[in-house]
Amino acid sequence: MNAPVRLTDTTLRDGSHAVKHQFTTAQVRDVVAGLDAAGIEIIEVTHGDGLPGSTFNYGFSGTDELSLIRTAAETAARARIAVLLLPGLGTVADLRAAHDAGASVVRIATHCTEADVSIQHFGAARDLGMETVGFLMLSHRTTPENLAKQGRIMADAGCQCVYVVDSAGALLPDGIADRVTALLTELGDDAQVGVHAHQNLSLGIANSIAGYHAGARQIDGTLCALGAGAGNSPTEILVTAFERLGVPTGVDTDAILAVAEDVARPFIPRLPVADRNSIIQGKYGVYNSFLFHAEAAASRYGVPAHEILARVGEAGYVGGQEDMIIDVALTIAAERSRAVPAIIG
Ligand SMILES: CC[C@H](O)CC(=O)C(=O)O
Ligand SMILES: [Mn+2]
Repeated sequence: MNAPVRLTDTTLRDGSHAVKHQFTTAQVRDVVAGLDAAGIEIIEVTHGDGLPGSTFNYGFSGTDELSLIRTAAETAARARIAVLLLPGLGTVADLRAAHDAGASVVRIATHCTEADVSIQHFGAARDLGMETVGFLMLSHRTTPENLAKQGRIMADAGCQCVYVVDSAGALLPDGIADRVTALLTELGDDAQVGVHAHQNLSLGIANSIAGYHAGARQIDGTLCALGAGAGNSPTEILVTAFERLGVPTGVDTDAILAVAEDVARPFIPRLPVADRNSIIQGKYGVYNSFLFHAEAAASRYGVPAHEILARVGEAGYVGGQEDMIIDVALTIAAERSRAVPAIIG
């Protein structure tokens, strides 16, 4: 008998990026009801950038996220509701408000080398009796050994599962497996290890399976891949692939296929796709939630989004540095305007 894997569906959080944070209460109710009935245990519901992401910088939510969290918690009969929190944007007060609204799992996300900023949030979450997950974002940016040291900081602070988060869809299966192995070697029985994969190089499922074989026991997905950049590992394919592997997920395959096809797909305005922009994100390791910011800057300043994204990747900007996308776009526009006379002359 293979070890079971627990799937967390983050359609209503990572997918928020792909709908520009415009989820409605009715959509949340329908998606949660479907996921819950299919057997998904953990459903994440938050603004795409975490609590309280609804801001000028990250994009305003169509519906207040605490209302969405409350709706999700009231709808789910068995599933538990998770929220995402990035320390610095979200505070302990935001965590308490989400807990009051019905969230019982928190996923605390930091850049892969900055786990120490999460310490007080893990402590507060455990004091509230919440289950805790640590998200080491842009995990490709550091070595497996360093990632493991960051995981140790999170586990010592009260984190119960440390995730390899491939925020740019930049990792190949060996890169995922090496990071999962390093984390498990460091953490032993102190915490589980999870994988959150993106589709920029069309490797979300392969990377998730590689992570499972290396020992990851929590894996993320979204319905129809709805998520930032090229989207996430599709939950319905994770369920089907793990069924083929003989790995128990506790999720009914026919039911999850129906939720993806009949509930999620009709309201998705633009299905995530591995197009030039998002493949460039995978190639240069660019944070996936930068995609729409780069596309907006591209049309505003008349420069190609893929060039902006490549420069952003070379510069190594991380989440929270969205303003630098504008800076890069302006730099490219200035270079181009200086280049024109030289070409004509
Ligand atoms: C802004 C948080 C980010 O979207 C978290 C995540 O899903 C990732 O880094 O992939
Ligand atoms: Mn993501």
